[in-house]
This record gives sequence, structure tokens and C-alpha cells, in this order.
Amino acid sequence: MLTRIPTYLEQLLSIGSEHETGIELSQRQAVNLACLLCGLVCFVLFVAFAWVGVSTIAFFNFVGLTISLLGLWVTAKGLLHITQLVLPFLAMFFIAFSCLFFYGADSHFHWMLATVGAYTFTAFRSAQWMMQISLFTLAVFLFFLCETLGAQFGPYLLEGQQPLFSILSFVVAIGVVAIVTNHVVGRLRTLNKSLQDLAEKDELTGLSNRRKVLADAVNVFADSIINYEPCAMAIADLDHFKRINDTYGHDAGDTVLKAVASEMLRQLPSEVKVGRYGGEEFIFVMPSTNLNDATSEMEHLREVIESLEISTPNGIVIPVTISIGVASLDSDTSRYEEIITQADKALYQAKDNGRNRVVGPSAYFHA
Ligand SMILES: Nc1nc2c(ncn2[C@@H]2O[C@H](COP(=O)(O)OP(=O)(O)OP(=O)(O)O)[C@@H](O)[C@H]2O)c(=O)[nH]1
Repeated sequence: MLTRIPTYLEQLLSIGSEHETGIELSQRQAVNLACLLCGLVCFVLFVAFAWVGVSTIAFFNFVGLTISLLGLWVTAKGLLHITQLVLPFLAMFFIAFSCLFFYGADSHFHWMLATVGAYTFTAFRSAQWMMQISLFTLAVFLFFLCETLGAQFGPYLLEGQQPLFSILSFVVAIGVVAIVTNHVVGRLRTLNKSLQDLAEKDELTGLSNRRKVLADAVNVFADSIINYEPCAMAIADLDHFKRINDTYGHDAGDTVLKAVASEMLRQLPSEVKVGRYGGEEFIFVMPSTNLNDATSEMEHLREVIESLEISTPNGIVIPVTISIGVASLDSDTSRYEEIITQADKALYQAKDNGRNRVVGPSAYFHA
């Protein structure tokens, strides 16, 4: 149940956002989050004051809770611009009124007005700077009003209820800050992860893309040189893939690429870096692996791919084989590209020799 809270929260924040992306979506989420937080604050205060029997304040917070939920509903009905604009005014009125007439300046409840600053910069675009400045100015004005007049009007609370309220408002404020921070940091993490995936992953297969796997190759090569360890690289190419596309269709070709890629990930040890090198070409970077071990590993992979049963939506099984060229670091190697070039030449040899086979560099050079 608890583990599902982030999912529920995500759904609530994205209410009414089916066709929105980017800035529009993040604005809607900011408005929805603001509604949820206002509702949460009002709910906590409603329960607390109902509990101690201060019915006027409890009722006031109940109205606040209802308005917050109404805000979510209005947004869900596609009227985001109304909630976006009305909510901060109502929230400011709520905070200032509560401070002036219920809790007094000593409660420091009016510090809640600071959240309006965060709202203006997330719920409005920078082009709406006039609105941002107006809300900001109003928040500052109300803050000073509460600071100076709060002591004269309030507090409505009895002597004994004041400390209870101070603790409560502190807990509520800290809760709001924690939720907002967690939300913003969570968003940044997700955004960074998706940017990283975009930069490093191949969209179709989910494997590392060429750039990422070559960066891995540089690192593995450098580590091997520094630690006097072996390393090997291999390039695999699907046999007669054009024929597969021509016979079964491009979509079936994509299905084959995805199935082969996920089988590669399943079969190879996690230390092996696997990437999509080109259309139907894959590259493997194997740290701490000598040529013999790399060749056996690749031979096993070739056999597994050959026995795969990949079928089209009509249930026709597509026969798939791969040819692989392997090479490793040796005493003459000074750059990682040389290993890749050797593996590439071995791959050509595998194709020339009839496909569906693994060829190492010595076999190539002795051919
Ligand atoms: N479905 C699909 N096809 C692709 C993709 N990328 C490249 N291809 C196709 O892969 C085919 C590669 O063909 P070729 O280079 O002639 O190689 P081949 O037919 O596999 O022949 P050999 O490598 O000699 O066995 C081309 O028809 C490309 O259009 C892709 O992402 N999806």
C-alpha cells in the first residue's frame, strides 16, 4: 500500500494531462500539487481544531479543504487557467485571514506566504512575468500586513492553545517544504535519467547506443592497459537481415532486432558491455577476457541466437543467425580502435566463410 503512494501521487498530479507534454504538463502538475498541498494543510488544521473544539477555525479550514479539492476538479475539467490564477489569491487570503484573525503574528503562520514565491515560478511561464510579479508583490504586502497588524487583531486562540498551534503550524510548514522538495528533486532525477537514456540508449533495442558503447570501450581498454589485464571486443551482424525485412516486413525486422538484443543481454555476463553498433550490427566489449574465453562466449551466443524462435504476429517463425568477429588486446595494440578494426575484419571473414559462425583475428590473418 505504502509503496503505491508515489504512483497515486503521480496520477493525482497529472490529472487532466493526457495530451500535454513539457512546459504545459509541468505547469499543470505544479497547480495540482499546490491544490493538494493546500488541501493537506487545511485537512490537518481542520482535524486539529475540530479535536480541540475550536469550531470556527475548524469550519474555516474545512471550507479551505473543499476549495482545494474543487481546484483539482476544475483543473481536471480542462480549466487549468482558472485554478492557476484563482488558487494563489485564495491561498494568500486564507493565510493572511488566518494569521490576522485567528492565530496572530506570533504564530508565524504568515510565513506560509513564502510558498507563493515557489508557486509563481513553477505554475506560470516566464512570459507571464507580469502575473508572477503581481502575485509576488501581493504576497510580500500581505506578509508585512500580518507582521505588523497580526498582534493587534489576534489571536482568537485561548492562552493554552497557542503553543499547540505553534507546534502544529511548524509541523505543517516543514511537511509542505519536505513534500515540495521531494517532488522537485524527484522530477529532476527523472528528467536527468530520461536525458541520460536519450543520450546513451538505442531507442529500438534499449541497448547502449554506439556513442555510449564506444565510451565504454575506451574505459575498458584504458583499465586493461593500466592493470596489465586482457580485454576483448567483438562485432556481431545478423545474417541476411535485408532478406528478413523484405520477406516478413520492416516491423518483423524490428521485432527480430529487439529479441536478439534482449537475448544478448540475458546470455552475456553483466560485465560485458553490449551496444548497438549500427543497423543490424552489435558490439561487445569484454573486460578481463582473453581471446579464447571471448571466442567461447561468442560461440555460445551464436548457438543461442540460432535456436531462438522469433515469430511474426501471424505465428510464422523467423530463422535468425549471426556472424561474429572477435579480437583482443595484444602486445602490438596501442589504441582500442585497432581491436575494433580487427574484429570488423574477422566479421567480414565470417560472412565470406558462409555466415553463422564466429571468427577470431588469427583465423582471419591465416586465411
Ligand atoms: N527492420 C529494421 N531494419 C533495419 C534497421 N536498421 C537497418 N536495417 C536494415 O538492415 C539491412 C542490412 O542489410 P545488409 O547490410 O545488406 O546486410 P544483410 O542483408 O544482413 O546481409 P549480410 O550482412 O551480408 O548477411 C538493410 O536492409 C537495412 O534497411 C532497423 O532498425 N530496423
